[in-house]
Amino acid sequence: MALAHMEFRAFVQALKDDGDIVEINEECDPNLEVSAIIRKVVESDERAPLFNKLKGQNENGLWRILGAPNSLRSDPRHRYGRLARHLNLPPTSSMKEILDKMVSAKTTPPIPPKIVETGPCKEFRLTSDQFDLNQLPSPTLHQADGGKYVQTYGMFIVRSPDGKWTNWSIARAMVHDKNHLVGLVMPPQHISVIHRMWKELGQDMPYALAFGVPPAAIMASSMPLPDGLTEAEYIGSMVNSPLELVKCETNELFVPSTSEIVFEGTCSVTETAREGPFGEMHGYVFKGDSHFMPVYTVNMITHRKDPIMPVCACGRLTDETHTMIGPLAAAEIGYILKSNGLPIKEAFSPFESQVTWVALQVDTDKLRAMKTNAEAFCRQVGDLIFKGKPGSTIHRLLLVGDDIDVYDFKEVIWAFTTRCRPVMDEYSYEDVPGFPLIPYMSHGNGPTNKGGKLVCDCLLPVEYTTGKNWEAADFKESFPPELQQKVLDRWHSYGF
Ligand SMILES: Cc1cc2c3c(c1C)C(C)(C)C[C@@H](CCc1ccccc1)N3c1c(nc(O)[nH]c1=O)N2C[C@H](O)[C@H](O)[C@H](O)COP(=O)(O)O
Ligand SMILES: [K+]
Repeated sequence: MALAHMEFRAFVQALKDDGDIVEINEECDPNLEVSAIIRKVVESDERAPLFNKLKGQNENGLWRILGAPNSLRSDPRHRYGRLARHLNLPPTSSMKEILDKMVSAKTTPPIPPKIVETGPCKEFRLTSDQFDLNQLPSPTLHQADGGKYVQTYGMFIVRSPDGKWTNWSIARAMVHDKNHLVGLVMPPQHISVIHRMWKELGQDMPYALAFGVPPAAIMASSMPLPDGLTEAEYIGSMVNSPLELVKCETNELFVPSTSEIVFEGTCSVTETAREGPFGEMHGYVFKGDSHFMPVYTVNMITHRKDPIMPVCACGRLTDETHTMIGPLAAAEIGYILKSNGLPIKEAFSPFESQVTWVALQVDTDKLRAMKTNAEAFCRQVGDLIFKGKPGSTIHRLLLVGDDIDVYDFKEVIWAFTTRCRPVMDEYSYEDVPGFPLIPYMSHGNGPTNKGGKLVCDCLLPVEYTTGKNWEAADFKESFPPELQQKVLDRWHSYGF
């Protein structure tokens, strides 16, 4: 068996070995029942549900469902265990270790994938007359959704017409009819950039949609890596071994050979259909809120025996849209700021901000050496991030000092509420792209896809000049170290 980060089925086995899976063998209904169970799981950081028996499963087991593939574990010592298993890291890994791993391949040479003749994803082939996406267990995830969102944790594979750039990404898609999907294709996402290249050529865009891909691949698919970068070779470098890809049956694209399920086809550059509404990552479904989006034709399905379809039943905290989209964008944002010479040490997107914020820990010694001022520094950070793609889903950047652990929201919100004077210490950005999926944008008072962003300076003025001139009124900072140690040593004998 391959390693968990390199093959989805090995990943599921690793979760089983961790005691992190509940196998449900009684038949469940993909119409809401499956998603209700997943929702209850992710709202309580429960073990991931593996649905082995679903209404609509065909004679070769197409398909089972793994819910909550990358959500949180309730044991704080293994909080991010499922994310760690995606990257071959110990389940006790911190979010910092996980995100550092995701940016590690920025400084190592790419390792191109290896093309293999065939693989487990080719065990069964169904031509378009042999399947009906409405009969297969495509799940309805929220009762107000506009359709069955079969695609929430699969990987879209699309390639620029000149063949130079192959992009891997997660983008949602719902069943349109027996052989068609309709999916969200929105700027500035790379799938939208490449779709527009094909549109300019007047040719439909070939695509593959691979479900149950190597977990390391799905992590990179959810990360806003630079334009033109081919995820396959970035991931190869990150895991230090070539990914094995096999050619699609009906187009020139390549998919991970161990994928559980592969849809192949073309995405129309002319035909659109209503897409949505969908219970989205910020926790809302607005009834009847649908938009016209491109139609994907599914020409063929290939799959393994008894394949597993991973499903993200997204919405309120805490699911894959929170554990992945925000933190992975933060990792890219932190890397961009550091590589532009700014004194940033850590970057994280707090779940409690519904991953609309990124907190940036500033190295204030280096900041003071810059002899800069708050306005200049905040504008430097905001201009670099809010005018670029990686910051597109983020509406607040919080600058905090060395004493604040950005991975701990209690720390972040303490700095924000006590060191950032509302309005005066906030620098607004109205003339930059906004994230139209946030409710105050899509259903708010202003333009839906422009502005509404802030850089919040949570550094006190002294941190720019002479440095921290306070002590925190807490156990850690307001008592001599030897007294702290004495209290800790005697804690139980006191009677606690
Ligand atoms: C982990 C995850 C990620 C996404 C999405 C999902 C999950 C589970 C859902 C459950 C499918 C929900 C939805 C969230 C909506 C969203 C849109 C745009 C940006 C972020 C989120 N979704 C994306 C969606 N992006 C869309 O364009 N389109 C989508 O539908 N993402 C985020 C997306 O994968 C990341 O932004 C990647 O950086 C995209 O890769 P790229 O930078 O273009 O090479
Ligand atoms: K990506």
